[in-house]
Amino acid sequence: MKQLLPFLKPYKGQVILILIGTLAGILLELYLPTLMADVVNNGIVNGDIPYIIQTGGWMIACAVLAVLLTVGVSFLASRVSLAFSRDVRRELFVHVEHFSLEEFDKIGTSSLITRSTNDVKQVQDVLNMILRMMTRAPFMLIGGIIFAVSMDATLSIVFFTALPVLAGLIILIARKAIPLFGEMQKKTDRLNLLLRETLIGTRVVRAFNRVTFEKQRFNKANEAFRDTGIRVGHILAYMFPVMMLVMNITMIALIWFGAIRIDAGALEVGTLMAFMQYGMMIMFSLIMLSMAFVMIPRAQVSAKRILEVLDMQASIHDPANAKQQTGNGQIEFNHVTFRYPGAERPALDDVSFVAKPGETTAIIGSTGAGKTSLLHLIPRFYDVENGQVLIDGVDVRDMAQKDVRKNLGYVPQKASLFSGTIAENVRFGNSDLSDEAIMDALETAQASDFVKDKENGLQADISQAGANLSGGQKQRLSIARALARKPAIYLFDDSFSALDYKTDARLRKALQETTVDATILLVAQRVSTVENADQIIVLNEGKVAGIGTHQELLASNQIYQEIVNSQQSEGESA
Ligand SMILES: Nc1ncnc2c1ncn2[C@@H]1O[C@H](COP(=O)(O)OP(=O)(O)OP(=O)(O)O)[C@@H](O)[C@H]1O
Repeated sequence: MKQLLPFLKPYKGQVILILIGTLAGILLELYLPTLMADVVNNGIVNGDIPYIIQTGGWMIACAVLAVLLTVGVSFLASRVSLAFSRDVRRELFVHVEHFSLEEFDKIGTSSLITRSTNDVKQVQDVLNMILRMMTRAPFMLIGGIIFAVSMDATLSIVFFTALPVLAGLIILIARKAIPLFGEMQKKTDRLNLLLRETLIGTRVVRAFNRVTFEKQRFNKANEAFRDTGIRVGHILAYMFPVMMLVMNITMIALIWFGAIRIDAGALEVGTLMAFMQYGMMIMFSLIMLSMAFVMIPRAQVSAKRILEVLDMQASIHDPANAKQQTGNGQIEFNHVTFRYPGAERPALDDVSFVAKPGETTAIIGSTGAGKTSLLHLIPRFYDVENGQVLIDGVDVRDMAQKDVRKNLGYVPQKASLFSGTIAENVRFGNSDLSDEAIMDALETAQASDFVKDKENGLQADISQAGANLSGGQKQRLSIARALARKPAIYLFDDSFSALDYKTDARLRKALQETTVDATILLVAQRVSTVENADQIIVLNEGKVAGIGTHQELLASNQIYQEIVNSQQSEGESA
């Protein structure tokens, strides 16, 4: 947790105020039993009413001030802990935004969500508790001991006997509970993962009648979470009564030995009453500290998970002296080999080709051939293992990622839309883009008709992830978003797969007319989508199996022939 302390730096002033407020409040609280002893010993015993009223008045004033200070401290503590958690969440978000896909793969999206929400909340709660209560406990413990010992050193032996017993209990409980906290957070991750998968895939789950199966899978994870929660709860449930037992036994011992000392004339009644109050304070401060022993390790588990993310350095960096690309967007793969972390076989093996501006380069191959992986190397979602990816002769690793990406119009395999209006989705942060430019892009993407049909046209709402659109509509909006940027390079990752043949053909024709000078890289499964490309790259198990035009490959490339034949027979049988 210590490493998260820099996040408290902006609130140093408020933390100091909290400490001062706590200390002042504790001093007032510690003074109360002494005043009470005076009221009993000097006022009640002597029947001195004015003394009782005067000292009682002081007691009321001290108590009111102590309450006001406690309220102020609680208010400030909540403010500081909420501001702290907001800052940590913001830092996590910004940090994760710089991750390459490799880091996303490593931690997992669900775990990243849990870490940014649930884990941050755990740390926030403990910080709030530390600021409100834990700062009180040491002051109260030390102050209580000083006041008690100064009142009656002999009777204080009772506390010092109880302290090791309490300390032993705290250590025992902490040792049992701490391992369970890590388990709880892992199980929260699992719950989030299942929820996410099932909710996103709800249509598939229903269509395959997997509702019962998914229910059972979720119940299992839910119950595992509950069981660990109950185990933690059991341990904590024992803690408080056991502590209270030790505390009450100590109180009985105090009354017992105190009475003996009063009988012997060594102690006054008021002093014993005050002593017992100090005893309560000492015990309560120990209980508070024991809660810290339990809560802090729990937050430590969460802090560790947060720091794991914050300490994880993105494997892809901008170079110190970034170069600028100056040409028209020619892409060259020069003996590129790429492997996913931990994979035995490279996803791309010695791939070389040149994609020229003004030309369409299509990539075709069976599933898993490496087509998407190839496209992902251009925006530097991943970096090559060997070889080079060059844009206008400049290695993408020598350019700032922002500069590489500003030249690209990327359309992913699975259209990714955001909640907002159609215009916002096409504009996507580019506020200079006029409505006319958006309509032009939609026109080329063959999306203008369905947008015009919408009641609010460009201002029609898109629900989360585009749930209120068809697959083809989502794809076309995703294409329009790329077109609206008017980039030098287009990367289409199987982006026409959800379109019918007619729309696919119309779209490619419109693209040809509007993207005349651009470099187009187009991944596709359908031969009809690629056959008019200037060059077609046939990928097979990560290797280039052939490059040429449709006619050339048809004449000489066996794998291409097989793909064409398989699609023809599919067409015939359909
Ligand atoms: N994030 C990843 N981590 C590890 N391996 C991956 C990852 N993504 C893809 N792969 C593997 O890399 C290989 C190439 O995958 P890729 O997605 O590039 O194929 P593809 O040709 O685009 O397939 P498809 O046509 O089905 O989309 C496959 O063997 C796949 O299992």
